[in-house]
Amino acid sequence: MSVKIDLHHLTGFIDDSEFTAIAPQVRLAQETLSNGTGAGSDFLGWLDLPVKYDREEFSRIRAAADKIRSDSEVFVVIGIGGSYLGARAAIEYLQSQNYNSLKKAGPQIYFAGNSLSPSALSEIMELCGEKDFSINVISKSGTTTEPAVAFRVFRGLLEKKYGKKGAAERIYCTTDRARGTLKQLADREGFETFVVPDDVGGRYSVLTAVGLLPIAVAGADIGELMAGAAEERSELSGDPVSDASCLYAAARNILYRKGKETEILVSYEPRFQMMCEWWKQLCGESEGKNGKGLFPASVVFSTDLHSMGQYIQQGKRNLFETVVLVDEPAADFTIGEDADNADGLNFLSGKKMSFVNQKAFEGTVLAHTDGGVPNLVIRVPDFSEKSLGGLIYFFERSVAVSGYLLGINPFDQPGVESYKKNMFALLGKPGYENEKAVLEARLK
Ligand SMILES: O=P(O)(O)OC[C@H]1O[C@](O)(CO)[C@@H](O)[C@@H]1O
Repeated sequence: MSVKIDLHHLTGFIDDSEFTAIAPQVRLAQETLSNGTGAGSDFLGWLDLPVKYDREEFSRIRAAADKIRSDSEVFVVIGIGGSYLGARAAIEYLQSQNYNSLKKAGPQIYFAGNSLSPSALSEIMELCGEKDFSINVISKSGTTTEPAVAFRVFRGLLEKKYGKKGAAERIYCTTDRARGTLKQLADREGFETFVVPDDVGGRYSVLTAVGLLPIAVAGADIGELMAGAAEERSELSGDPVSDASCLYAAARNILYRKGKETEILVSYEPRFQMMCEWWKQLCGESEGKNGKGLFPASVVFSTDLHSMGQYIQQGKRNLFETVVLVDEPAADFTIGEDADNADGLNFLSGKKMSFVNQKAFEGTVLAHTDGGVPNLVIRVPDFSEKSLGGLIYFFERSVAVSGYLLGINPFDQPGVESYKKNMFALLGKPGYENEKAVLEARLK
C-alpha cells in the first residue's frame, strides 16, 4: 500500500474504544460516498477517475505537452483554486519548489490568474518578454474573474507576438465540456480544449486535464500518476478499521468533537508546501460550512518550528497535527568531518542529512504530544509520480468521508459567492447597480 497511517502518537488523546464507537458512522459515511446516495452525489466523478479516464484525451494531453516542451521557453498556467493548486503542488512535489531554477529540458512554468495583484501579473508578463511562450487557461466555469482577466492579458500578448493564428496554436483551454464562455470562445477561435468533467469539482480535479497538462509539461509521467491513484483506490477497502482513509477521517472527527478544531498539516520537506495549499482548499471548501468544520492550517518543519513552533507547543490547545512523512528523500548526502570542529557539529559527522531530518521529526512529535497536541502520521514511500497519485487519492477519499461524517455536503462551496457578489457590485458589473450603492455607503 502506498499511503500508510500511523496512529501511535494519538495515545493519550484517543483510545481504541472511541475508534470502535465511531466505526458504524464511518462505515455509513463511506457507504454513502461509494453508493452515491449522499449530498452532492452528482460530483463523484473523481472516485473512479483513476480507472475511468478518457484515454483519447489523455493522449492529446501528452501530445500537447510534447509540443509545448518543444516550442515554448515559458508556459503560463492561468487558473485559481482547484484550477491551479493541484498542478503547482504536483510539479513541486515531483520536481522541486525551485522548479524554475532547475536545469531542465522543459519550459519555465509560471502560474498566473491566481490573484488580482497588478504586481504579480505584470511580473509574469515581463518574464514572458521576448521568450517563446504558450498558455493554458484553466477554469471550469469559465467566468472566474481572476483567471479571466489574466487570460485577456496573456492572449493579447500572444496575439501581438504571433498574430491571431499563431497565438491560437499556443493557447490551450481546460474548461467544461459543452457550456460556458470559455468553451464557446475556444471553439470559435480554434484553441485546443481539454475537459473538466461535469461530475468533478475544482478541488477534486487534479487528476483531470486541469492538473495533467501542466504536470506533463513539467516532464512528469502522468501515466504513473494515474497508476498510483488507481492502486490506492483498489487498496482502500472501505472498512472503517483497516482502510487508511477511513481511519484518518475517524481520527479527525473524534478530535474535532473534542475541541481540536484546527488541523495543521505538517511536512518536513519544503517541496511539500504547495501540497499543503492544495490540501487546505480540499479540506476548507469541503468541510467549512453550516457553522462547522476543522480549520485547515499548515507548516513546514523544521523551518516553521522557528516561527510557529512556540504557538504549537504552548498556545491555545485546540490543535492537532497531521504529519506527512516521505520515507525516501529525493536526494541525500553525508555530513562531513571538520578537523577543528569549530562549529561543534562533529557529532553529526558521517550521518546522513535525512537522519538529522528524521530526528527533528521524532523530537518534535514527542515535544508536541507532551504539549497536548495530538499527532497523526501519514507515510508515503517517495517523491515518485506513483506515490503522489496515491496520496492525492487518499486525501480526496478521506475528506469526502470526513464531510459526510460531519453531516455536510463535501462537494459544494456556496460561501465563496459572497465576496464575488460584493466585488462585482463594487466594480460596477452590470446587474449589480442596487448592491453597489448599499455597499459603498457601508464603506464610508
Ligand atoms: O475553475 P473555476 O470555475 O474558475 O473555479 C476556480 C475555483 O473557484 C471556486 O469555484 C471558488 O470560487 C473554487 O471552488 C474553484 O476551485
